[in-house]
Amino acid sequence: MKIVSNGEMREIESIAINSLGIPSVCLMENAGRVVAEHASEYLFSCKRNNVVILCGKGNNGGDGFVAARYLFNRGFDVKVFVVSSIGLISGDAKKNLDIIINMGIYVAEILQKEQLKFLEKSIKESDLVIDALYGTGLDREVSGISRDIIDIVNGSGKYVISVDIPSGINGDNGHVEGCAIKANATITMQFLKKGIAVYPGVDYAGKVVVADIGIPNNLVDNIKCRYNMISQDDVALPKRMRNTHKGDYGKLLIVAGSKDMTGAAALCAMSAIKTGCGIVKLAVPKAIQGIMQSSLKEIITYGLNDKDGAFYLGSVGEILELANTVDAVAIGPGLTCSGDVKEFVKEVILRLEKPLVLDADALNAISDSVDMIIGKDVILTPHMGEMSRLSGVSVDDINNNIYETVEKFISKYKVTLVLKGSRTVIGNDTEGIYINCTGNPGMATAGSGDVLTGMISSFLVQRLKGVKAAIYGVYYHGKAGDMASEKYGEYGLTATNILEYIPYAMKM
Ligand SMILES: NC(=O)C1=CN([C@@H]2O[C@H](COP(=O)(O)OP(=O)(O)OC[C@H]3O[C@@H](n4cnc5c(N)ncnc54)[C@H](O)[C@@H]3O)[C@@H](O)[C@H]2O)[C@@H](O)CC1
Ligand SMILES: [K+]
Repeated sequence: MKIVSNGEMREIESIAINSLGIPSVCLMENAGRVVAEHASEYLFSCKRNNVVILCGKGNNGGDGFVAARYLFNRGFDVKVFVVSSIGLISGDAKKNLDIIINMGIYVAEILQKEQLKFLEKSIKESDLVIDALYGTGLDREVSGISRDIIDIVNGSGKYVISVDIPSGINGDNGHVEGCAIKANATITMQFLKKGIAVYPGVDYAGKVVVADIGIPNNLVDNIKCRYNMISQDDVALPKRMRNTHKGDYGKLLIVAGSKDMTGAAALCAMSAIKTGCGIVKLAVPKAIQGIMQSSLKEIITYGLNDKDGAFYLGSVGEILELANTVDAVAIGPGLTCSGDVKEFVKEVILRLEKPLVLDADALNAISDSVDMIIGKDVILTPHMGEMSRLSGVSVDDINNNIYETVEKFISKYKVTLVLKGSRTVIGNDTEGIYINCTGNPGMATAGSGDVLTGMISSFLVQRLKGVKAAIYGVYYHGKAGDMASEKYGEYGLTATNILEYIPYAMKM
């Protein structure tokens, strides 16, 4: 599903209006009506009646005026507060404002602090607040009286529906511009907006409904839109042919583990095999091969020369030889950062010509020399801390500028990046950016990343490349986690539980 920026939405709207001839006032009508439908549904469900609609001076406010008309016609008690001088409202919004004034619907301007008391009282007596202050036209920090109003709404405990995007959230990047409405639900028009696909915007939007307002969806093809939300259609699994054998489903080499971290290697290898690849070869330090072999029935294990239970430069030759027998190599889970591991990882990456997946300690190993991955066929799977080390950007800044951080990184290093988080962002320079919304907080647990690496690597050897392998892996990892959480709950969920549910997630 495509995700659009403010500018892209304006472009699409302009094509709809100017090239197709859809009157802009019709789009506003559809937007306002769909908001009223959701509002009515909520009010009917709790047998309530009183609605406060907060409208700004732009078209977002215009949608609010239309919603007011429909709700009034359905018998609800509607109060509209315009946070602007009414004389400043123009165009379609003005037409709709005039209509509701003519109909006798309550409309009041809120321009001064003294008027806030009455607004606060009205919100207190209301059952629902509709937020139509700012939409995609927000172009600066929220200040003055709007700030007070947003504070009143957020402190009221009332059910809030935001029109298009919670007012105060930047539609392009999800930033809170000074302050923002905390909505229970957001009815967003025609396409999901970038600002509510990632945090912090996600937190403010509540439940998001993408509403059809009559713009043909294929207009998005006319613009160079690179952002997508992963949907089930993006990760369709091909049916397996009857006459096949394990060699048809790829061979993977996983380089993982050290004497204190055998579990990471085991989880990664088992995830890869459960995700469908034909053969998984697991290279571990010799010191731990015995334990690994006894517990991993479906995996071929190799014990390589080691130093103190970890890989070292002396293990590189064997890895390169093993790599000749596979389609791709995953390096990282449980390697540790001790001894010569860093040098070992760098040497392997430099000399390997296979598609690579780098995770965990392999990412830490290259964080002082990221340039070495330029030109390589690599998927990197950092969490926020690892991304911070790779990019030199603080975790806070990454969280506040997810898109920018990802775009800068992939444009500089020309790799596929999987930036893990509650909304994992995946992308590379040529195939665009994908955001995942499967998964749950229970998956923030040790070993969850090792499972993901196994899954992505497994798809990589099953003839999916770069971004495709990554989105399949991330989506089904989240789905398996969601199914596991239904059984175990979020608190007790472990990486082993995610592993257990991989087959069921993929079967669905
Ligand atoms: N894109 C579409 O196809 C459609 C859009 N519609 C609505 O139109 C909205 C966009 O309308 P507009 O472009 O008029 O923009 P908005 O209604 O979001 O707001 C623009 C107005 O707010 C002012 N403003 C911006 N930031 C401010 C701030 N921080 N403090 C005070 N004032 C501020 C601007 O100067 C401008 O006057 C969408 O979000 C959506 O709700 C719908 O009417 C239907 C169709
Ligand atoms: K809004």
